[in-house]
Amino acid sequence: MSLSDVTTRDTVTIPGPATPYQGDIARYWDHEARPVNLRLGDVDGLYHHHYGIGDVDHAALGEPGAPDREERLIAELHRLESAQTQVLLDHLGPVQRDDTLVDAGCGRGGSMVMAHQRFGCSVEGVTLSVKQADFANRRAKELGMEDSVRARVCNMLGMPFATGEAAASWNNESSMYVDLQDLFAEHSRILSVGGRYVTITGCWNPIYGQPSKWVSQINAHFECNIHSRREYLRAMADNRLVPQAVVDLTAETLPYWELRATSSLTTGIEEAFINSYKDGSFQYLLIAADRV
Ligand SMILES: C[S@@+](CC[C@H](N)C(=O)[O-])C[C@H]1O[C@@H](n2cnc3c(N)ncnc32)[C@H](O)[C@@H]1O
Ligand SMILES: CC(C)=CCC/C(C)=C/COP(=O)(O)OP(=O)(O)O
Ligand SMILES: [Mg+2]
Repeated sequence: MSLSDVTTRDTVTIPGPATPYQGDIARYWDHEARPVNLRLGDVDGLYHHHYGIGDVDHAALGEPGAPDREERLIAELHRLESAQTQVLLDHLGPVQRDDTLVDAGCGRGGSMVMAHQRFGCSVEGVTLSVKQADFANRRAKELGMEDSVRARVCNMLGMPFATGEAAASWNNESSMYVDLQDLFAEHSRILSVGGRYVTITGCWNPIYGQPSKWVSQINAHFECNIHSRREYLRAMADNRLVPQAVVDLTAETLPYWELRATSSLTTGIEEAFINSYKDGSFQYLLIAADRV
């Protein structure tokens, strides 16, 4: 039995998908089992559904034809994905042990585990997928973190948190599934005044004019709707979220994609990411904002 087949008793489902589209997305993630995600997660038990940043450690990859080359390459891709999470967590600001953090669109929970390991605080996640929430809760239990790390099946546009309850919240590659005005209104509601919101996301670049064919290909591949950079900044401004840092991570994510394209775990979407990052139509962005 694989971890993804395990149903824990603790997973709470708050019914149900608000729209037919959300039902599609719930089904998509309930059925997702790509080796590029599971084999990377198996390296150390942190399961991510986001991409990597940072320079490739070529020494760690060993010799090109060596028998353990693929294993090393998988470990290196995973290291870059975890490095991405650490950069997101770096931007949360000071976090106290009695704070509550919220991971909106938490996937299999890798970022939640890393946040708890780093800050010792409670981390609450929401995802549309029962399978993902079960998986995340199972991992939290295995790690003895079940009192502090919890995933629930819930729409991030109506989260089960009181007004002002969260010291910080984030979207790690999950904001392209929702309307940004609705999303930031909800983060603004759950965050305390002075709280911090962070997103890492792919967005289309207004300088290009419109979404390029590569961006459209990424949308079709994942059934998502990538927003423009301008839309992020506008929707934040409209919802009391004031950017403190806007970091273009495009150059830092390209090595991950170029390495991934040489692996046995390609999914066919590598060319679209590489070409759109290179032609300037698409950007990998971190935005950290204060709730004012
Ligand atoms: C690409 S995965 C990112 C997972 C996670 N943030 C990570 O970094 O590993 C996108 C996630 O967004 C979630 N999602 C999409 N729309 C959502 C919604 N309306 N409410 C809650 N979760 C949603 C999906 O269920 C999935 O877990
Ligand atoms: C930056 C953008 C536009 C992201 C879209 C959201 C998404 C699907 C992220 C990665 O998930 P994954 O880890 O399941 O994807 P893959 O299987 O390609 O690794
Ligand atoms: Mg992945």
